[in-house]
Amino acid sequence: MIYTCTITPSIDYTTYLPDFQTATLNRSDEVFYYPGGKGINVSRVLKRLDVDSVALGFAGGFTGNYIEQFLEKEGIETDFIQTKEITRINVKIKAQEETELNGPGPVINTEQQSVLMEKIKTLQKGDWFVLAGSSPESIPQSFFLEIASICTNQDIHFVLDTSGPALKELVLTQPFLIKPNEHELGELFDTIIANKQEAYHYAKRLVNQGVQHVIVSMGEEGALLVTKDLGVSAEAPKGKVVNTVGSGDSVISGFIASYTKEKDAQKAFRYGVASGSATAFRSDLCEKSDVEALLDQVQLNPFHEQDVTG
Ligand SMILES: Nc1ncnc2c1ncn2[C@@H]1O[C@H](COP(=O)(O)OP(=O)(O)O)[C@@H](O)[C@H]1O
Ligand SMILES: O=P(O)(O)OC[C@H]1O[C@](O)(COP(=O)(O)O)[C@@H](O)[C@@H]1O
Repeated sequence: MIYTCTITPSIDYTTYLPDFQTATLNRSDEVFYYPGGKGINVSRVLKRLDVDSVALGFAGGFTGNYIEQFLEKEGIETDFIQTKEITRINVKIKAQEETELNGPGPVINTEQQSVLMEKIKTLQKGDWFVLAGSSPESIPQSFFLEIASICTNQDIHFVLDTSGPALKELVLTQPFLIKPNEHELGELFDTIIANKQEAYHYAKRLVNQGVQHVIVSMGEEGALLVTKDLGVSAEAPKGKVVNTVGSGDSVISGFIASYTKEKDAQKAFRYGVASGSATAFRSDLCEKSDVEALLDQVQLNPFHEQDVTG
């Protein structure tokens, strides 16, 4: 089974208007209330790609209930631990540019942490555990390191899409897949990544530290896949961008959906990039038919060490 874990879910209050100005009243044309948070998006896209998963994490209040009910209606199994705090609402403004305002995560006490840990201890060999999204300061680093060690000892595919200090230590635990965007990859090495050559260089360093598959997503420029044996660059398909929120999460879903069937990292990477772009071209997350329609447009090219300048 595939388990996604969103420590800090959200409702993504997504609003469209032609022109957004600060320090004045704006009125929007249309609003949507999508359940969000990175693991939740991964589960939602997996479902659209005909793959079942269980969404774990923490949720509370009327927003938490909304998210649970929304996912259940979509046929996604949820197993959230209740928080006293209301799950955050993240604001996504789609105007001449995309502006985002993400709220802070909840305080998760040690009892709630233990409940999650007990659930993780029931995972079986061959399962997938996708830890995605930001984590609040109330959870110590040792908690995530324990999760990583459970995954290693039980042969569970550990997928990481988190940011900040948690990621820095977790990349040393030999995860199966990590998917930073170029900014998150730069943060890991206290640098700024300007192009694919530099992204390749730092992704390779992660592989040398033991990460099994690194996908660096780079928005409209596409993405890079780096493993011990592979360096592949993907060009993103061209299309009309509607809402890029969830594109990165969709790359992970596409990769997992394909990899679990074909065990081929390069094919899975192509499917992941097509899924990311298919989501960018929609208001909500992509559908399977969108992904398959884009698949042939994802050009893959080998990317070698000699291309590295940085
Ligand atoms: N403007 C765009 N045009 C086409 N594809 C896009 C665009 N923005 C994102 N994508 C697709 O979504 C993937 C993930 O996007 P990215 O912005 O890098 O992730 P994140 O949401 O994690 O920051 C990219 O690799 C690409 O395939
Ligand atoms: O946990 P964070 O880092 O605040 O991110 C949460 C936000 O990221 C999202 O999961 C989207 O992520 P991506 O655009 O990176 O795929 C939103 O649904 C959510 O509002």
